[in-house]
Amino acid sequence: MTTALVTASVLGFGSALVDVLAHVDEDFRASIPGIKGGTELVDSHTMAAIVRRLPQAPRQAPGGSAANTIVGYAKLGGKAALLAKIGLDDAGVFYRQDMQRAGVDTTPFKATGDTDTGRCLSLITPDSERTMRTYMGAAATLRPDELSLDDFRGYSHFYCEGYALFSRELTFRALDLARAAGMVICLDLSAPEVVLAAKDILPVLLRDYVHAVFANEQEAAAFCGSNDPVAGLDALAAHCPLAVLKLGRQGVRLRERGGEVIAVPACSVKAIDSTGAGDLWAAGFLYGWLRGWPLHAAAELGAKVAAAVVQVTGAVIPDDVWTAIRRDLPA
Ligand SMILES: OC[C@H]1O[C@H](O)[C@H](O)[C@@H]1O
Repeated sequence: MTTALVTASVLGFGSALVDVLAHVDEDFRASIPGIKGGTELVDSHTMAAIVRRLPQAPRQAPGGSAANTIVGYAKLGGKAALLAKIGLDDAGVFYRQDMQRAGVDTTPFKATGDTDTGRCLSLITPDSERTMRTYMGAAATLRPDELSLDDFRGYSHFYCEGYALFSRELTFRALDLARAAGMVICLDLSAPEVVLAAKDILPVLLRDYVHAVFANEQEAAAFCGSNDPVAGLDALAAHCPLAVLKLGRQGVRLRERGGEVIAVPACSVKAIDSTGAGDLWAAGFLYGWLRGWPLHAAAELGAKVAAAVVQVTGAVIPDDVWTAIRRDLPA
């Protein structure tokens, strides 16, 4: 796969969010309106009001779903860039610098002085589940006319987070540019709320643009209307060449068009926070898949990277752990 070696590079597209992470008990989580494990958009005042009530000061870390994947891909040694919008504030500076330190090309970044950088409050309960409340900030101000073909050139793959679908015009502009640049398009469905909100366009979008789709059990159920994971995987695989169903502790199921279902288990570790688990799984998977590894081998690397991130608070894997993961990669 010489060409795969040459072209294995990823441009991520999603919201630039600084994660605000706090471990809370079930009673605190239950006092926040909305379902456990869900992702809901809030304004900055609502977020600040929740943060004021936290039992201890929260930790901050760079986040954003596609961004987490892109950082992981770069940390593994891959060529990666991020197309995202930050504010011209301290959080935006922190975010850009952190991406650059991780080896991510931030040239495609957009910025605004009108709004602050977005934040995501992740409330982590003792079962390691995270419940997220997101203030989009500058990320919500990205306009279709800010994107140009130059942002997309030089990368072989486009990795889009599903949250982008809340802004349809922007997402289609990005997908059209990615296609015009000859990129292979991957889409992570991000949240069941995204799937329900985009249900009318998702089948066509998957069929016409997407090569690989990533979903968890709830997202697949929202897509196909059944809680049977096999039905969910089949429904997704009917629309694009590769479908990946992420089942958390039950591992993943993958299906290529016309192929059998491949099951790859998760690594058994003590999880303390699932924030970013799916994103980092995708990072490991993309690293192997783009280098022509068999699907099961790429998924095993995904499982290893996901296992590393669930053992820490937030989506940032410590450098010594990355070093150990990289040491085991085939030359
Ligand atoms: O998938 C986890 C990510 O989703 C949200 O976008 C948070 O920023 C978090 O880092």
